[in-house]
Formats: sequence, C-alpha cells, structure tokens
Amino acid sequence: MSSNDDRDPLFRYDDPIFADERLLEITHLPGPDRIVGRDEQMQRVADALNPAVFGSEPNHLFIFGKTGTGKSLISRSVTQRVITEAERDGVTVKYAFIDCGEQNTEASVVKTIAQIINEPDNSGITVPDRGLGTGDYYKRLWQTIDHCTDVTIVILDEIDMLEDDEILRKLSRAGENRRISDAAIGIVGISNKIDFPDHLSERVKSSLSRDELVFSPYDANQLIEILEKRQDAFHDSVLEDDVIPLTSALAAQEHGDARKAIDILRNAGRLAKKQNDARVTAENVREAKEKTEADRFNELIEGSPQQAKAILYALTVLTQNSSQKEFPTKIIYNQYKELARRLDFDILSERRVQEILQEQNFLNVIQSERTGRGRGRGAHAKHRLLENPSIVEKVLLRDSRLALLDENADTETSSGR
Ligand SMILES: Nc1ncnc2c1ncn2[C@@H]1O[C@H](COP(=O)(O)OP(=O)(O)OP(=O)(O)O)[C@@H](O)[C@H]1O
Repeated sequence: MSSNDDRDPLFRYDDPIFADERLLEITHLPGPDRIVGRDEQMQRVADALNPAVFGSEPNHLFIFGKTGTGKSLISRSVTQRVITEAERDGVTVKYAFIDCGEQNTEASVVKTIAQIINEPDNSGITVPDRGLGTGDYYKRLWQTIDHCTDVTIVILDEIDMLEDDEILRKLSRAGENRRISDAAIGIVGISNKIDFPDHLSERVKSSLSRDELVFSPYDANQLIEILEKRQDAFHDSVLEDDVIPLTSALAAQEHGDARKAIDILRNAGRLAKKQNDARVTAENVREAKEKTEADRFNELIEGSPQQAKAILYALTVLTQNSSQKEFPTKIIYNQYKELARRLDFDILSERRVQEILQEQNFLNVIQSERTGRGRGRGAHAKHRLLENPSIVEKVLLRDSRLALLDENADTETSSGR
C-alpha cells in the first residue's frame, strides 16, 4: 500500500465532499426503499407487467408526466423486480430501455432492441451495427427474442420523438402474426406529452390496446425526502442544514422535478469540491441551480444549427424587453432579420423560420400555441420560451458566431475573465 505522500501530486486522492457520487447519477437505479411517494404508480405498473412473471404477454402501458416525475425510474425498477420474480420460476424476462430522442428511426430502434437482448455466444445470431435493411433487422429481432427470452419488455422513453410509429404496431402484433413463436413482448411507452396518443396513426391507435398512467409532479416535501434518502452520496455532516430544503424549494418552483433537485444537489457538491470547501452551503446551491439550468438548456439545443440559435436569440431579446411572454411568428421574424443582418447570416424566409420554431417546440425548448388550425402551425402561432431568458442568453452566447452579439464581451476580455 502506498501512502498519499508518495503519490503523483498532480492528482487528488481523497474526496472531502462525496462519499459515493454515483448515487446522484441519472443512470443510478435506487432500491425500492429509496423511492418516495410512488406506491400507487408502482402497483399500476406491476399490474400491467404481472403476466410476464409467468411467461405470458404483459399489458402494454403508456406513462405520461412532466420531466423528473419518476417515469423512467418506476418503469425500470418494476421491470427489474419482474425479472427477479420470473427468474425464480425459470422464466427469462429481459428488457430494452430505448431513448427515442437518440434512436428515433424504426430501423435503429429495432436494431438496438435486438442488440440489447441478444446473447451472441448462446444464440449464434449477429446483429450488425449497419448494413441490413429494416426488414432484416426485424427478422434478427424476432429470432433474438425467441432465442434469448420468454418475455421481452421494451421501454420506449420519449416515445413521442419516434419518427414513425409503425414499430409499435409490429411489436404489439408480433405474437399474433406468428413473427415470434414462443415468446411475448410488452411495450412501456413514456412521454411528457399527455396528448401523445392523439398523434398516433389510426393503424396504431386501433391495434395497440394499452393501459395509461399519469405521474404528477412532486411537492417540496417529497423532494426533501427524495434528497434525504440520497444523502449518503456525501460524507457525514458535509451538507449544511439548509441545503436540502433550499434545493427542494428551488426544484419545486416550476414543477416538482426530482431530476432537477438531484442535479442541483450534485452540482452544489461539485462546486464546493472545486473551491476546496469543507461543506456544501446554500450559496453553492444557488450557484448550482443556474449551472443546472444552463446545462439542461444546452443539452436541448446542442444539435441545433446556428440559424435556429439566432431565432431563439430573437425570442429571448423580445422576452427580455417586454412584459409579455408570448410572441407571434411575425414579430419574432422581424427581430430575427435584424440579428441575422448583424451576424452576417443569410436571411431565411418567414416560412422556414416558422418551421424552425415548430422544431424547437417539438424539442421542448419553446412552447407554441396555435391560434389557427393545427398545433403550433401557421403564421399566427404564438411562441414562448420555456426557460429563464437570462440563462438562454448565456448559453446561446457560447456559440462562436452568436458571441458577436455579446455586448459585454469586450469589457469581459479586457478585464481578463
Ligand atoms: N419517487 C422518487 N424517489 C426517488 N428518486 C426519484 C423519484 N422520482 C424520480 N427520482 C429520481 O429523479 C431522477 C429523474 O427521474 P426519472 O428519470 O425517472 O424522471 P422522468 O419522469 O423519467 O423524467 P424525464 O421525462 O426527464 O426522463 C432520477 O435520478 C430518479 O432516480
């Protein structure tokens, strides 16, 4: 054993703040004793999946609710418990958790499910990353499901992001159509858009029978309890007394969002660590809230082209300079044209700007209300930012070209910041 004295001084070997930071990671699946206030929802998910314990087809299920209300957590947690119980009876249940924000085409979802479920050494089936058509990927999927499982549970997170809902029909009909012979499939669809089923194609609507469940936001007390049950992520006495109540109150401001609460707490710990503080304070929490919101917004717009960012910037400027929150496409377009000129961008047509606003509505960056026909469509649609404009501004100005719009840039550079 080497003591810390003879270790490379370039690195740190102790963590004065975190005892186990992984407990605060989004991929961490807390045990049932750390899950707060979701007994009823867990029971409903368990009721839908129950047949899988005996190797039969589960009921399909759609779960709706705002971000951070535990939809993914409860789906994964109950599925895990189904797997454990089924195993005791010699029934093999497997699950594939698909983020449809990342895998949004039919072929990529089919391929990913097959890759997750497959055990190539046992099945002898290969599922190549590329090179097969959608039909062939389906064939591999059916073979894999038959070979490797008795029941496959497919959890489709952000199901509203799917380009095409045909996959729902194929998965739900696979047994009936004898694509698979001795296995069953259950679908759990997750979305924060409650009107998602209205947008399904008629074919899917009529063929996919399902249960539906809504998760409501947490109140500040439930958020406190959720955070208290993760306190062991930190060393004893590191959190000052007001840290958890303040974090919960800040995360409950818009809607009770456990993801935001946990992210703020983790970022507060990281800030304290970076500053070599011995304790996490309310000050760290306030700073962490801003960082958490900026990170989240950044994640949403990361893939957006510069023109889309300029359009968002136009909406931000309008929001900052007005008591109103909602603006018609035309007004945003006029503001955008002025910015585009300053940035030396090609000026897009109003129609194209309208389409981009619709895409940002789809990505949950803005909310578009229709005033004519169709959702968020038409020149008369009104749009509002869903995030605090000063945070949006900061994040947008990180873009190298939009940075030219930063009026404080020169002073900041000359002051060495
Ligand atoms: N009831 C709860 N008890 C304990 N932790 C929770 C609870 N609900 C959510 N969490 C935690 O909050 C975070 C976000 O939860 P989850 O990802 O399940 O939310 P979601 O509703 O699926 O959100 P999104 O729509 O953004 O994906 C996770 O770290 C999860 O462990």
